[in-house]
Amino acid sequence: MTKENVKFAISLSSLRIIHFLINHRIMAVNYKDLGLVNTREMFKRAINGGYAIPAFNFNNMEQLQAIIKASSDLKSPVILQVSKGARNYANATLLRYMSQGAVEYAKELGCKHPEIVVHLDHGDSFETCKSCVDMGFSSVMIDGSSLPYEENIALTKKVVDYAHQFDVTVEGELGVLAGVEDDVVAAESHYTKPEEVIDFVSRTGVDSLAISIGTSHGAYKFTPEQCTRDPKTGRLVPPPLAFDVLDAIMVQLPGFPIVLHGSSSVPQEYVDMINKYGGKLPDAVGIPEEQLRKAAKSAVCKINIDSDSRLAFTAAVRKVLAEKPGEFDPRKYCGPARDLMTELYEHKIKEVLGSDNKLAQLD
Ligand SMILES: O=C(CO)COP(=O)(O)O
Ligand SMILES: O=C[C@H](O)COP(=O)(O)O
Ligand SMILES: [Zn+2]
Ligand SMILES: [Zn+2]
Repeated sequence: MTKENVKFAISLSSLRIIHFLINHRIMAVNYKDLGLVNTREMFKRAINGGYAIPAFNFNNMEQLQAIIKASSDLKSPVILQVSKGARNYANATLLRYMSQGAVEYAKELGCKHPEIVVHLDHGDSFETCKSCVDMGFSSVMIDGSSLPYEENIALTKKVVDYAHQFDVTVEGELGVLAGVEDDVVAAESHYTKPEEVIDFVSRTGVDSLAISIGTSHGAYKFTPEQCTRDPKTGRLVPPPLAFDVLDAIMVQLPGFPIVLHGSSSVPQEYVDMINKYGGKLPDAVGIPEEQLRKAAKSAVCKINIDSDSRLAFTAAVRKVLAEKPGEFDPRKYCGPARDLMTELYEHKIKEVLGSDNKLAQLD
């Protein structure tokens, strides 16, 4: 065995040991020690106050900086959302330390009592959820929505039973969103059945419920055939969300926290910018913001936004690279991307979700 091989074997076994220690909770971290909070109190306040908490996905430093800057400056509680893809892209350990750093950064920005949740988005197995709980996440989603009903209940309950031991809150999902969801391609959405929600919530013990009422993931939420066209602008106008289904769910579960996934509005200005500077996003369409405003006033207390941030980032990067083809310092195009995302997050918080100035302690 060469010296290099020995070194490699040692580092591999120390990684295995660390994973063993985390898995057996010998080295596990609790979110409270990282300065994070779970969703319980903030959801209660959001429902009573008629606003929604932003759940922004992040995969990199610039997105995280922009989210923390916008939420701290506007004194908004915020949910930092990490998908399985984000964990694979950015490394789970790095993400954990970045999230911990986010609390310190918010304080540096002058927000004395930040309320930051680190949440697993679309957890697909008990093991992924457990790993996040053990690594200091304060909230996890277990997405069993593509499973048969009873299997969804069994898996969700297993995650709840584990997470609640550490006061980590859990989001479950009933109903299937249209479009590409995780690895599942649903040709059409299956709205949440209001007659199932009481049974699901009481048997699983979830803290919040993601529902399907016509939203979907990505920048193409509706086909042109599903939309009408605005005669003045020629732009696509999507069909309204199924607020009747939301109302029926709220009758079954009064005051229970409801979550909307797939809630990017796909701002036309970003799509136009991307297309102008060499991109190709024909007929991209999202959820109109007035529908999100309406939802935020109801029991919908968490609204998930990822694609809009991706669009803002891409639009800003394309603009810089198109206008300055000689630029090769990533700070010169990631910086403007960060600024545009900060603007986007501020707009969502203040003008759409209404979560500004809603920290429990505003001093
Ligand atoms: O639901 C989401 C993350 O879980 C994000 O939805 P968008 O693709 O509409 O941003
Ligand atoms: O719901 C999906 C989120 O937008 C996360 O997307 P991702 O799985 O590509 O990270
Ligand atoms: Zn789902
Ligand atoms: Zn989602």
